[in-house]
Amino acid sequence: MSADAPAAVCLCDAVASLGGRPVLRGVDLVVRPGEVVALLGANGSGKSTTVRAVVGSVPLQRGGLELFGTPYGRFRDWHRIGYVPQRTTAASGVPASVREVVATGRLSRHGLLPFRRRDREAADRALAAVGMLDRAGDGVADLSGGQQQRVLIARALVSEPDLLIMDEPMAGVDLASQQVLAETLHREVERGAAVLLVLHELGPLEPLIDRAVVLRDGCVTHDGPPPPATGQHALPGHDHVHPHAADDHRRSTTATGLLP
Ligand SMILES: Nc1ncnc2c1ncn2[C@@H]1O[C@H](COP(=O)(O)OP(=O)(O)OP(=O)(O)O)[C@@H](O)[C@H]1O
Repeated sequence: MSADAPAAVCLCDAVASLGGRPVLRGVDLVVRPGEVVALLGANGSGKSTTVRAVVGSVPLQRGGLELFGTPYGRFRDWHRIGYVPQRTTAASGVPASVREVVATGRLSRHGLLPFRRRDREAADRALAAVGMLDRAGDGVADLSGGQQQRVLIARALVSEPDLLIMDEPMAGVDLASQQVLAETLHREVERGAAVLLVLHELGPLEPLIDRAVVLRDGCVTHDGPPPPATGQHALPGHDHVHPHAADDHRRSTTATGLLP
């Protein structure tokens, strides 16, 4: 990627409200090609809302968003972005195999056209990358939480994205899956992908992080080197509690861009 390639994400002075309440109050966030940026902050500081604004599922009231140098309204290359939303499970009411769930990550490449052999091959490559190829034919509902998270990550990887966005990928994930996730991210970074991570704490991903952006009450309070490993919990106002599955009711806002 050339040094003057446009930023993967350029969110500028973003203002957004949810439920009539201001949640983002002028957020600036830049993620450059090949960069790994961690978005940190206390519960409710606006981290998830920020990434949801980046993928177009929370509308901005003010400010600008460019993706790979293209204004959001004209951006069509959604296959360049892989998104793992917060605390979803890969299982839904519909019985689906692991491979089918991963293959839906190819929809942004070819719309509703039938899947071809190369889609299946791409799905299998992504499953192999997260150590789940041997479960490809199994129902997602039969997997553990950590394994389901790996499947969602495979779905995000299947279109070989230039930007990977993950919202608290380590939350509620067993140690083995955390290890697989850290290795997968490492490979993606080596491949040259930009990565935006919402994290509760840097943990095992710390060596990968180039820059940390800390939010507080919808505003950026730090944009620079990651805080020391133990510092995250010491951030002012940090009161993080996990899991927070009760938040799921919040996920019904307008979705226009990259649908989870
Ligand atoms: N759909 C919604 N309707 C109303 N308020 C919402 C909605 N989604 C989020 N909020 C509120 O917006 C604020 C920011 O939420 P957000 O999920 O972005 O924070 P966060 O930093 O990701 O927190 P957490 O670490 O708990 O996930 C919170 O006060 C939250 O309650």
